[in-house]
Amino acid sequence: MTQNKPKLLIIEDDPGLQKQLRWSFDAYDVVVAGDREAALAQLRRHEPAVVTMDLGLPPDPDGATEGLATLQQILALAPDTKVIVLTGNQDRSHAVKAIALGAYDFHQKPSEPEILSLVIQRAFFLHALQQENRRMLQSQAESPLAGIISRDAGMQKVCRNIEKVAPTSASVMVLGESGTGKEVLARALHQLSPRASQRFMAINCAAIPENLLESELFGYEKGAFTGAVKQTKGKVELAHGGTFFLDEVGDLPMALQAKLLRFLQERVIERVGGHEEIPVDVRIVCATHQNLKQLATTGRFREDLYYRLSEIVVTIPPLRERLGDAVLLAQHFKNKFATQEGRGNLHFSQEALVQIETHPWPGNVREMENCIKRAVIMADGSQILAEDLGLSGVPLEEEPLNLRQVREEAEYKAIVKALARVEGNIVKASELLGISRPTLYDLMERHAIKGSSS
Ligand SMILES: Nc1ncnc2c1ncn2[C@@H]1O[C@H](COP(=O)(O)OP(=O)(O)OP(=O)(O)O)[C@@H](O)[C@H]1O
Repeated sequence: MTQNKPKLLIIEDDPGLQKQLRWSFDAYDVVVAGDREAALAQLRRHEPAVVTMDLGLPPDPDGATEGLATLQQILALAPDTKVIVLTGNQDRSHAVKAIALGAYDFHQKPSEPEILSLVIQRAFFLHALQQENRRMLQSQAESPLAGIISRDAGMQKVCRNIEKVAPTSASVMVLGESGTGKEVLARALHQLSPRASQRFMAINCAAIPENLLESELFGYEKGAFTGAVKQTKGKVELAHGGTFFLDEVGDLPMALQAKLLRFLQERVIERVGGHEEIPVDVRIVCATHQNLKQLATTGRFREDLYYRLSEIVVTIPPLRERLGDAVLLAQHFKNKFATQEGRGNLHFSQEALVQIETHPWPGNVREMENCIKRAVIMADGSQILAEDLGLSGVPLEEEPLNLRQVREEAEYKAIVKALARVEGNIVKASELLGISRPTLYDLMERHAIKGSSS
């Protein structure tokens, strides 16, 4: 039975070694090739996730020209393939060249099967992780929570809660720092609700002057005030049948809080300057970055309104607390803006990725979106460098941490930095960190650090 085993391609021209390697790695569905042509044929046919390759291939068994050319063709055909290069003791420079060309790792001959086996195992693991990432990015585009890119467990939970409350008529309060995606989430909620075919209307209470807010919300009759030349519906009325989103609801002036409360209790509005009560059916979703409960206790926000608005409360975590989201979102925005700007082949340098991972993103996803847009425009050639991000000099936010957290964070950062410094070369990174390769692989797995640049 080989169908369910992962495919491993071994490129080795020595039939004896071929046999030995095949025998050592019977946990995999091994296919073999002795030269470039056969290797490329096997690659096309079997699409292996991992390849081990002797660099000394015919017609250049003592050099690396043929091996390096084969490596380039493999990566051109299947860029995600993890190629582990096998080299002789004296051929370190060839190995370095291979890594620079995109090989995943190298292993010195004569090979030590236990170590090589571990390297292969990790390569399969990383490949699977990358594929999963890609699948997730693709499925996001089709998902009803379409605008929301995240792999963080906290955010996934938020999305599940939104899916649960969407079909109901409960009022939803979305909490979160500025730029975390509160409006995106409100729109997703609307899309998932039975009201999806009707309008989603939004108003930002902090952005509209107090004297205009009432007529924006509830509309006005002709002649209600100077300039009211014709009867105009407000956003609440326009949202009839749909969803009304009140952003920065904490900034709603007291007088309007009373009017909003009345609307929520009686479900009728009165336009400014009008006397008619107009029934309106809307679902209310609101958002704030403020602590409304606290504002309520100090009398700056009506407590009764607070309870009306917050039948369900959903809290979006800030970007710095989401595991793995910074890089995922950066890749998403990079792809989006690179396509828009006609710069198809852009990728981040390792140092840029480190900065993205470690920056505290006080402006959350909005800051990230702007930063990547700028970087796509500023980047020369096919790489986005750390300096293109314009983030340097921003201090990491100080947070109270316990000792374990401090250690974990320091460990994570040290590994990411070491990998960046040696361009993802596992051997050099482990030397730099003073740990063995297996330990480094274990730590990378634990911290979900990917082993190659993207
Ligand atoms: N998870 C996400 N995936 C993709 N894009 C996102 C995500 N979250 C936010 N965005 C994008 O980030 C930007 C800011 O999001 P949004 O306006 O929803 O934030 P907000 O919390 O409502 O901000 P504010 O409090 O300042 O109004 C938008 O352009 C949005 O499309």
